[in-house]
Amino acid sequence: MPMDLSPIDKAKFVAAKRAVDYVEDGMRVGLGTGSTAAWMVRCLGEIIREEGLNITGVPTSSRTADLARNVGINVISLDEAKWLDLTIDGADEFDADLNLIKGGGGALLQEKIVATASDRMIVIADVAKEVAALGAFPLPVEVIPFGWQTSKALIEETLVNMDVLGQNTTLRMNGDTPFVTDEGNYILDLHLRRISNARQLSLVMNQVPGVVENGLFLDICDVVVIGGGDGTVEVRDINEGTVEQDKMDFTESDNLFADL
Ligand SMILES: O=C(CO)[C@H](O)[C@H](O)COP(=O)(O)O
Repeated sequence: MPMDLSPIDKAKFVAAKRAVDYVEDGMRVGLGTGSTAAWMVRCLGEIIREEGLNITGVPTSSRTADLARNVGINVISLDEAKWLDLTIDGADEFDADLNLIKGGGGALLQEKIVATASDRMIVIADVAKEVAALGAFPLPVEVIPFGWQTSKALIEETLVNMDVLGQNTTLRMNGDTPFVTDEGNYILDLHLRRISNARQLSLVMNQVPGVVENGLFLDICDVVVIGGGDGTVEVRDINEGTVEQDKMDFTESDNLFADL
């Protein structure tokens, strides 16, 4: 662990490092997408190298697949794995019930399928991701490119009918062109400010023609591992009802990730 990392990267690192403690020999593990998940993939590669574990990874994006292969993780598709023991992924927001907004990195569709196909989902996050109510982070909704403007108009009309705050919807861009997901779709970001009925919103969004999936992950996450920039780690298990706190010592770390 390089000592010159920013506090936010230290937070992501300690959350990731603690989460890979849940990985056991022989497991099939869903590999999330995003900067926090990238730390987890690196940590997993490290324990595979050091402890000789037999771990198979199912990545949730082409980015994660590339990184996983680079760090020596055996990568297979979800269809090859069929079912997973565990998925570890980041999140854009989580609330007290461990409901999430995901998709800030544009991989929500594969992330949701992989997490849902897992016995357990662990979210790794820095402390800033915890919210009292979901919705300050724009809700990503993946739509097919055909007729996306119609889907956008239908979403906006639906939000007005539902009396949802802040109905501003934007097409995610990548420079001058629309951002395209691994599945060839577009993403609409819904600027809602506060989501008061996530379950209803999720159901209604997925009924709009052209919508493939939305970034609300409800009743999917089992455990959240929250990292702090000072090395503190909190693990909350929603099923067990337990909260554990720990502190990781940065001085014990080395430069294992410097070559990546
Ligand atoms: O959902 C995601 C990607 O689709 C990410 O997990 C989410 O955006 C968090 O990313 P980061 O760890 O970089 O903050």
